Amino acid sequence: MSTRTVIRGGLVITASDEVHADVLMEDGRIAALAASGTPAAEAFTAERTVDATGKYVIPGGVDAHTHMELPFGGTFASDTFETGTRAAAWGGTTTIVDFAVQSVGHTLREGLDTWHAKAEGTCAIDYAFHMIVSDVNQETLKEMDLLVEEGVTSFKQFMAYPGVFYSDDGQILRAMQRSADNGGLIMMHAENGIAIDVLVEQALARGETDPRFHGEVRKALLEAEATHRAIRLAQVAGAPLYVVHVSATEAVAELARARDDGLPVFGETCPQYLFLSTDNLAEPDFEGAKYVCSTPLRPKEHQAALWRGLRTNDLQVVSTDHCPFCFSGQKELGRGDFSKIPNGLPGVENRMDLLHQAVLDGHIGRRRWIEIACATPARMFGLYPKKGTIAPGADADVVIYDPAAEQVLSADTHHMNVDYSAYEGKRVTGRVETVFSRGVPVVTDREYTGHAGHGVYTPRSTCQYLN
Ligand SMILES: NC(=O)NCCC(=O)O
Ligand SMILES: [Zn+2]
Ligand SMILES: [Zn+2]
Repeated sequence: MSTRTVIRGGLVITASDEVHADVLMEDGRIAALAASGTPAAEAFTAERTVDATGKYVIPGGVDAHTHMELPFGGTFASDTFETGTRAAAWGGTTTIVDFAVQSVGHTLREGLDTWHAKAEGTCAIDYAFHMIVSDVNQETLKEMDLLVEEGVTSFKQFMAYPGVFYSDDGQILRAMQRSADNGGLIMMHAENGIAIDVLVEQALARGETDPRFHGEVRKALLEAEATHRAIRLAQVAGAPLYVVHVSATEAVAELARARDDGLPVFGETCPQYLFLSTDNLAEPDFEGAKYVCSTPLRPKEHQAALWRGLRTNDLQVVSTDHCPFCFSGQKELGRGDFSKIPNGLPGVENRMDLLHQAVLDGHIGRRRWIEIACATPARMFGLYPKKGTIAPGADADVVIYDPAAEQVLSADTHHMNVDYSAYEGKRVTGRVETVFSRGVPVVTDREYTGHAGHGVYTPRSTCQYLN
């Protein structure tokens, strides 16, 4: 039996349009849109009608960078797929692309199977996987082709973290050459990890152990240098490149220059780089550990370049890099040695709201909000138009958003499984009211109505942003 819901009277915002329209959803898909009040809209019939007068009706967010249960620094990111995807739903995100990890000495397949086992049957919203390639060898390169065929079409490599995820330039070049052939997209963690490790050792030898030194040793110049090198390696390989978690003015400049030259290079930044800074890393009593992530938070002056990059399309995507570690018992592993603080920040629940606040603050327009948070991540990672837009045939992943509601972000009220908020006390205007995932209400009038296992694995096509 078919189930139909109509959302009436809201302002439908996509990356390309803003229109007062009624949205008909049927059997998990968008069936039709029609301008509100017109005979076409009046003709929509449904078992359930939702009034969205005065509200925005937007596509569910696509967060293309999360790390549920990531093993890091001797512990695991504190959100499971169950808790993390529930929090994502609360925040208006209806699809995540998480990173499966290949451990050194193991195959990509083993890593991917492990991540499927963690996620299957537990997710509140739909999910897909990128693959972290930590061990480039002949076997891995062949496996990359197979993964692209089965819908894992992007591969993260690290120029940072020697001895853990790190790849050298030769390994990076080989993986890029392979992706140039098989259509995969290389995602780069661009920081010169070898040089950073020298600076870490020297800082610790000087007794500089506080969290703020994490920001000082991971220099903007070493992000820019690695970004430049990754761009040139991709150019040599004839491959496109997506640089993750861009935080430094100098790195944006490298991307802008390459794009001006016509190279297919893309950049992502994250809310933490847009809203937080080294001032947070410098908070006393080890509180700065809450803000340790890599690339690191930068001095406030870098934020202008990131906002500008988002406006000029030198940066295309805002993802969260959601990788939470509790302050108590996890971040504390690095008391007395900042290099032992597990890297990562919580944020999967906050992204849509923070970016709406950016609209109100005049950094971006409303359609650009939807473009960088929904449509482009879906296109970049082969999920469009199933995800990332509201159009006939698309999955009915729809958020009813109240642009006037006020809220204060806090660990007391968030749903992420972590004992602090990186945005504690921050006032934002705008709040998710109701969330549909494939037509099923998973949040209804600020009540959680979803369940673990509703979310399904979603294989992806290759990057759709190139053409
Ligand atoms: N970003 C971060 O600090 N942690 C997660 C791992 C990564 O994305 O590099
Ligand atoms: Zn990274
Ligand atoms: Zn990450």
